[in-house]
Amino acid sequence: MKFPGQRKSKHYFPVSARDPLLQADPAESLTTSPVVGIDQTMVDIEAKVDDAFIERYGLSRGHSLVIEDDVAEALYQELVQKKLISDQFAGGTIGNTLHNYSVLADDRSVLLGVMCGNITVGDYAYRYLCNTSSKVDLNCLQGVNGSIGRCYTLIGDNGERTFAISPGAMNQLHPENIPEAVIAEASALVLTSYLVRAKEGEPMPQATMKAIEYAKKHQVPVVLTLGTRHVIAENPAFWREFLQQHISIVAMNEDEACELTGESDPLLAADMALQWVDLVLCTAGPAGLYMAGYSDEEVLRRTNLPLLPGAIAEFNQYEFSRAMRYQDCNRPVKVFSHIAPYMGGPEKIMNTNGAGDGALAAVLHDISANNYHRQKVPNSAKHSQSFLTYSSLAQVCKYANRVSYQVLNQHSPRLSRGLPEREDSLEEAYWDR
Ligand SMILES: Nc1ncnc2c1ncn2[C@@H]1O[C@H](COP(=O)(O)OP(=O)(O)OP(=O)(O)O)[C@@H](O)[C@H]1O
Ligand SMILES: O=c1[nH]cnc2c1ncn2[C@@H]1O[C@H](CO)[C@@H](O)[C@H]1O
Repeated sequence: MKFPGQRKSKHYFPVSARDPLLQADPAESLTTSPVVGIDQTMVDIEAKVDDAFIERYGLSRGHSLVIEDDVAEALYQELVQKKLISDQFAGGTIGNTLHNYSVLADDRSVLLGVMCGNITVGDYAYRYLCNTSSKVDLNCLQGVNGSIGRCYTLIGDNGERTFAISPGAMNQLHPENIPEAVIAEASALVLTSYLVRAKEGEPMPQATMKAIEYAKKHQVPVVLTLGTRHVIAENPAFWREFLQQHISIVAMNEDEACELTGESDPLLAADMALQWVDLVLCTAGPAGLYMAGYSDEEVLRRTNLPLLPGAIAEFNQYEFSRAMRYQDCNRPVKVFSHIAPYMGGPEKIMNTNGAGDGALAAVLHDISANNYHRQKVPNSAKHSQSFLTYSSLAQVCKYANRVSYQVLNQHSPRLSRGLPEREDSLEEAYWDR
């Protein structure tokens, strides 16, 4: 486990200390709780198209729509004929998140989903596997007779992306292939709202509910990322109820947040979501990102950064506090933090695909680092209370934002490597330029 955030300066465990009591035994470190996720396994086939193309295939801008096989075939043929395909990557919102988590943490995650039983060198399933970090454990995937999904990632002139999903057998994950023992030892179970989008009779939604049942049984926090705003807009009341019943951490962008809560201000939307969940990550494109959570009154820490104005006055006053689950607080107090894009954002953004997935991977890294530290040094003052995150909300924001920047700066939604090693202190990199 590589620790998140500032790696050399200040308190980060256990980078500088040579205390043998703090040194992890390499064999023992295998026991780190993995992050487990379920996804519709798919490859992204990226192409630049105009509005007419989107209309011709009955798609809607910014949406992720599932298309029939004949439409998918015609669309693919047009892309090939006109030589519009620019890239092909392993994709899937949870696949991306787990890959990025494993790259950042240099640690194991477990992907649940389907994989073709018969793979040929060069086919989509082969590419998917080749483009997934070796730290993502694929041993629990369920073999299927069909193909994995294809996600036509259509980039418009303004960089906005529209997804057309040709599902193949991606929704054929059966509840009996959800391994309880793997979920029981997880530091988090990560899901997407796309998982409930399946045809009548497809088992993916039941498999998802099975995984949630196991996570709840073993007190594993369930994390939900909201997909696109259209998925939420179809039934916001269902999603509010779903959060309330099953979810501890929600990740969304400001559009999804608005569909969920009716609030266009991401801070107010995040505040509202706290009535259903313990922790909120709300990304807001060029406006950066917000986090909202709870901490116990007894362990609140005041920020020493400027207090920020907003719909909730001085909302960041306790942003140096570490997040806790609501149920673990004696006297829960809401804490909020915001950060503007790292370095103002990259000079040129080809597309923002995966920037939110990257931010979530950073949050998961911080949470699993906390679990790891708790296992290794249970009597540390860091665990005087049941904290959810290793770092303060302010620090988690900083880290998430930094990872989004890295994704925006490259072409693929999956990180090709971790954050630069020479960036000894995130703080220096942040403010000294
Ligand atoms: N135009 C931009 N300028 C600067 N930073 C940006 C821009 N767009 C995104 N970012 C950075 O990336 C983060 C996540 O972006 P965004 O809110 O677009 O994610 P998203 O819509 O969830 O993406 P995806 O669903 O593709 O993963 C933001 O919090 C911000 O740090
Ligand atoms: O229906 C879906 N299920 C799972 N992942 C999806 C779906 N539609 C789009 N993406 C994935 O979202 C990522 C960016 O966040 C893309 O890489 C794409 O593969």
